[in-house]
Amino acid sequence: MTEVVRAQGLRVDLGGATILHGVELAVDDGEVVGLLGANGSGKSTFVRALVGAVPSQAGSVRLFGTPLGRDVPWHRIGYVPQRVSAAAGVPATAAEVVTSGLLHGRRLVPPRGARRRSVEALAVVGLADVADRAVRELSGGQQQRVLIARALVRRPDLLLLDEPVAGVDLPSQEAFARALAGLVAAGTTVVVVLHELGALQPLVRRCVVLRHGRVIHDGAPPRPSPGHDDPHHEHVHPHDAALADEAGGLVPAVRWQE
Ligand SMILES: Nc1ncnc2c1ncn2[C@@H]1O[C@H](COP(=O)(O)OP(=O)(O)OP(=O)(O)O)[C@@H](O)[C@H]1O
Repeated sequence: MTEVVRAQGLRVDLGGATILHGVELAVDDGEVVGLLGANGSGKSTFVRALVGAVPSQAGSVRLFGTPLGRDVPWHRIGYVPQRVSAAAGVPATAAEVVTSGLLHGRRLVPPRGARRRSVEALAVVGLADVADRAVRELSGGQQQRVLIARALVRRPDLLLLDEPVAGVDLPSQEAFARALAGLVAAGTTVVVVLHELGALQPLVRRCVVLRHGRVIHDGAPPRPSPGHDDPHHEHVHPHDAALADEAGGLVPAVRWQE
């Protein structure tokens, strides 16, 4: 087994506070790991630290065996940040934003067939028909799907996804789950921050749970409470810290089997 992600003793301080306290994670080639935890437990900070988007104060990260830095094969990695606008004031079309996913430090010009690949990636997330629309005209959920397509178009060997389907409607979540299943079957390694397993449940075999910046569980996925895996179940939970604590740091109503 090749280790694709390796975080050792990772400590991250932000705004004068320690957010991650020596987090450890090793992910082997082809694994699908769900990263769970209550709001503010440090999931996004961890994923951002994995791609070097926030600096660490101690510990180390290796991706594909290479310490974070220029030598990491970034073209093999797709990263979907937590819900951000895909537009960011740029007057680009959806297809152009997706095509930017084919560029990286050593490739500043789109490869041959980039347009076709971009439209195919948009089709995977159900957006082929808006390929030539300006992203700023798209809804927030559609913009999120454009960012997913931008990560998929690389045909990455490692996908790091931060709540990729938050705010995305159920049919699109299911389409995304199918696309992800295809990538996983082809050997892609996935680390995905999730609020709940939802449509990705069949794919996620291992879950890492963070609580106050520490790993408190690494193993079998939490078992959803009855009715929770029903696709028509309304996923509405109180985001009360006390309740989250009661649920062992998970969002309320989701627990794992001890
Ligand atoms: N740039 C920053 N400066 C200061 N504090 C920050 C910064 N970014 C995050 N934090 C703090 O770090 C903690 C963890 O935030 P993070 O976004 O990693 O949590 P999360 O588990 O992803 O939460 P959520 O589920 O709400 O997205 C929070 O207390 C947050 O306020």
